[in-house]
Amino acid sequence: MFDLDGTLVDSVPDLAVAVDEMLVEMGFSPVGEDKTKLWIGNGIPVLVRRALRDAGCSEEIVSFDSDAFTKARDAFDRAYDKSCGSFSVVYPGVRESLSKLHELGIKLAVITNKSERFTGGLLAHLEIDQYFSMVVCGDTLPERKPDPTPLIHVMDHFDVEPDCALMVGDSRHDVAAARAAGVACVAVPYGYNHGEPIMNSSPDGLVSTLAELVGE
Ligand SMILES: O=C(O)COP(=O)(O)O
Ligand SMILES: [Mg+2]
Repeated sequence: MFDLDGTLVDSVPDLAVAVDEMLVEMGFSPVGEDKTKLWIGNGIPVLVRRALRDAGCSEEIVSFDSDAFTKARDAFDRAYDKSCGSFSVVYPGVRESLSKLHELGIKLAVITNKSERFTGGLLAHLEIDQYFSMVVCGDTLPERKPDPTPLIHVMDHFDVEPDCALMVGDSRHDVAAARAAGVACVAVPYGYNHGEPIMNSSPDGLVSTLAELVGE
């Protein structure tokens, strides 16, 4: 079970473009990639909320059902519809490892907190969609990572026990979801973990690239 943003795909350039367009449309200054990177990991609504909070918006405004939040979310979605895939690239080792695991007949799934609206198109655009038998997004189920439900959903679907499954991710939410699902988690150090080293979350293993995961 692979996380997407920060594990398979370096998606921050396109997310930052959309965050900045949203901020400008809402009358705020753009913030760029470095700040956006710190806010990725809990799905798009939370990303938009963190950007608005950083711009000085009150808790009333950043509430998910406020009119201002709805407007900001709509601005983000329109901007990300255009930017998603423009500058995003797969990390080194991703294609080789997915292809090798696929050839070995191992069932592969994506478990991301990114919304469904953007995920399928991005996987197809980067030509890695063919490797995955299942994709669970941040809005596919009522719960998302760090809740274990998406992992349990995938394991139930494939009739796989937790000790025969593996989660591969870049953030503490991947480690927490895996732990709660009783699944081992291997982490990559190059992604977006809110600016913290992923080793702080004590994953079960660490690989510098996904090539290392398949022994390359
Ligand atoms: O959309 C996000 O915030 C993060 O997505 P991820 O779960 O693929 O890292
Ligand atoms: Mg991630």
